[in-house]
Amino acid sequence: MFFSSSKTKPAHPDINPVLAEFFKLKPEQTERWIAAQKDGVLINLPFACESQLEPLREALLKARPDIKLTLTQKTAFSGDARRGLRQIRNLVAIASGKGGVGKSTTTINLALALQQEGARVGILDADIYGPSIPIMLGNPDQQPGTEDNKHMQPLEAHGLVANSIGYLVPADDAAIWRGPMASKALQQLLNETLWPELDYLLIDMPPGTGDIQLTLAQQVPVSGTVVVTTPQNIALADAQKAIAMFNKVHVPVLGVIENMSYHQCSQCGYKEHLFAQGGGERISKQHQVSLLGQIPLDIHIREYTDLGKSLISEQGDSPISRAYGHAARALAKELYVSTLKQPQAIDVAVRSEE
Ligand SMILES: Nc1ncnc2c1ncn2[C@@H]1O[C@H](COP(=O)(O)OP(=O)(O)OP(=O)(O)O)[C@@H](O)[C@H]1O
Repeated sequence: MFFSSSKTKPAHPDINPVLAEFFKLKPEQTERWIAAQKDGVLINLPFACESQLEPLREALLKARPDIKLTLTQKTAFSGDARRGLRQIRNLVAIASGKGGVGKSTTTINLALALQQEGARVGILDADIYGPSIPIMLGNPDQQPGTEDNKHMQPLEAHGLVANSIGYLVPADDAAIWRGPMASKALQQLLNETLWPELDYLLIDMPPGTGDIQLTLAQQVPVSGTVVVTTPQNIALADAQKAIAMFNKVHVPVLGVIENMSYHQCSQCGYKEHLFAQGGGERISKQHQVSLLGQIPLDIHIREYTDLGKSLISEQGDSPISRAYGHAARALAKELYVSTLKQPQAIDVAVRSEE
């Protein structure tokens, strides 16, 4: 019947509510992930969360022990499908209002954590005036190769690909560039790097909310941004400015990461809130965005990044790696939810085998 007064029957009534509840999403946000197969059900998870496949399988089998389940994870494409760079499924800016709050450290560790969740990840170091990604990846003396003198091969480290102005020009040269030159350099890094197929490209933005940041936010077709802050009032005030700037240029703010949230004594376990407490939560509530994660101030984080090593692959089970893993999954989920609002861009539906 064409016009019917009865409500549409929910799809997969015994599977979808479990799936939605597991990811704390609405059933209408998850039902497209499910497809009937000849002898069971196929579910594709459209964002990086590979560590959740087994716990999810257990939850689903509790509800339907009789069913044959196939679970896969393939990251959805977000953003404006008309933009270039189609090989990059999601472009995410990592920003901060204030310098020195740990934006680059957070970028690297989020990238590594997303990779642990099954994603192919790249980093574009857009912090033209203080590029620290090369040191943090342990390859500051390398340079991207080129075959045609126009395009660059990104460098590889710890399974990530990256490009940075730090690989290309001496730090003192870039430090005196004016705004337009800095913006142009970023455009070139983005468009002239031969990025492979990536699920996520994280862009480490320069700190602040001046003209350069505004221009970058407008010129680079990012699908969303994450604002890094410490819980300290002066950092929070600047983080608010960053959120306001992204709102102004209609770049979705996916959430806030509170870095240096607390320090836990390695001897007695006492937790101290060196930079105050609860600030990240406060601005998240105020701006109605998620608090994606709270990362402690910890000597290992500093040591590993100073040495260009990957804490997350070497100490995958540590509380710090778990905190980054939690933040990375929260970011991937928020990005997915945010891009559901742009129906032209997203392609997540799995096909039934019929
Ligand atoms: N959670 C943390 N625990 C311990 N040290 C940290 C943590 N986060 C960052 N750091 C250290 O703080 C310093 C600044 O970090 P980082 O360079 O990531 O900041 P930033 O916000 O990117 O700075 P910039 O203003 O240059 O962009 C670095 O020495 C880094 O190792």
